[in-house]
Amino acid sequence: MENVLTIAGSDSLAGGGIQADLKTFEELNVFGVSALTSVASITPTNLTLHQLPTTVIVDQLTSILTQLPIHFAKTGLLGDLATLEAVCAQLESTTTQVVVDPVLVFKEGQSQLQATYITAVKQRLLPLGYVTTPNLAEAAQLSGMSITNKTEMVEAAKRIQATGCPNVVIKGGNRLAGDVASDYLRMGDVDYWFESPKIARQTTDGAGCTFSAAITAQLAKGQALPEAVEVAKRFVYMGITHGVSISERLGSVWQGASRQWEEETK
Ligand SMILES: Nc1ncnc2c1ncn2[C@@H]1O[C@H](COP(=O)(O)OP(=O)(O)O)[C@@H](O)[C@H]1O
Ligand SMILES: Cc1ncc(COP(=O)(O)O)c(N)n1
Repeated sequence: MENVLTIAGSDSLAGGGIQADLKTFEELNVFGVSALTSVASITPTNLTLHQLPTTVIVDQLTSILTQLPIHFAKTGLLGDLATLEAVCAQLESTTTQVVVDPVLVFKEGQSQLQATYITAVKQRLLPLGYVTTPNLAEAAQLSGMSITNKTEMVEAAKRIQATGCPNVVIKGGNRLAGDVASDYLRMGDVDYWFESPKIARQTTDGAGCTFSAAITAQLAKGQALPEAVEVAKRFVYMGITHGVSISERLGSVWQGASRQWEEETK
């Protein structure tokens, strides 16, 4: 079985973050290991981040990278510039293929990431990525343009590729207007679109984390990127459809939904 690493934060409500990643890895039959960067507490009005000291993050990465073969990793919430730089320094000394989920814009609340952090994502983290998976708002920040339609998604992906990450998936998700949740993969200079109906549920905490974790798991098992994105899209669709409601506004993706559905339809 492949070992797959997630470098991410903890989500107290467990829809997203390291919890989403590890649950997704388990469901998709890879062995998940983790380096925790920060602890996020989500309330109806706020999102608070408690950052772990950089030394603690580096210790976890050293423990993992010196003892296990890690061919694929994903990065999620890194939380601050010092963490981003320390994580990049560790990854730069490996041949690990990295799925970069930039985690700049949360639907769960505001984070306080500074412009210097976004610059570092572009200059240091994205060049290490095999693929990056920004949501629409993150893609706008990384490309420096507003994105309101599919033509702009294509242009933004090209600009993000120019940072050095060869493959880009922009998640239109709920943010792109219309009835369809459209995600766009630009792989080299080839375009792929992945579409599903929009689900009218609030159970989307963790949708992005789950999506990128599923891509990572599928890549680790040897699947090509377009097929991995297709599997991830289906996996997250089931997870939102059967997600766990918390309040009128908030709810978590349930990563066990695909398994349950497959068992029921056997
Ligand atoms: N309401 C929805 N209906 C169907 N799919 C959705 C919905 N919201 C998000 N998705 C899908 O979930 C995945 C994560 O997208 P998104 O929620 O935009 O990311 P993030 O969590 O990073 O903001 C994408 O595949 C997107 O299309
Ligand atoms: C620790 C942490 N990291 C990231 C997210 C974003 O989740 P998503 O964008 O998938 O809803 C989250 N809710 N918690």
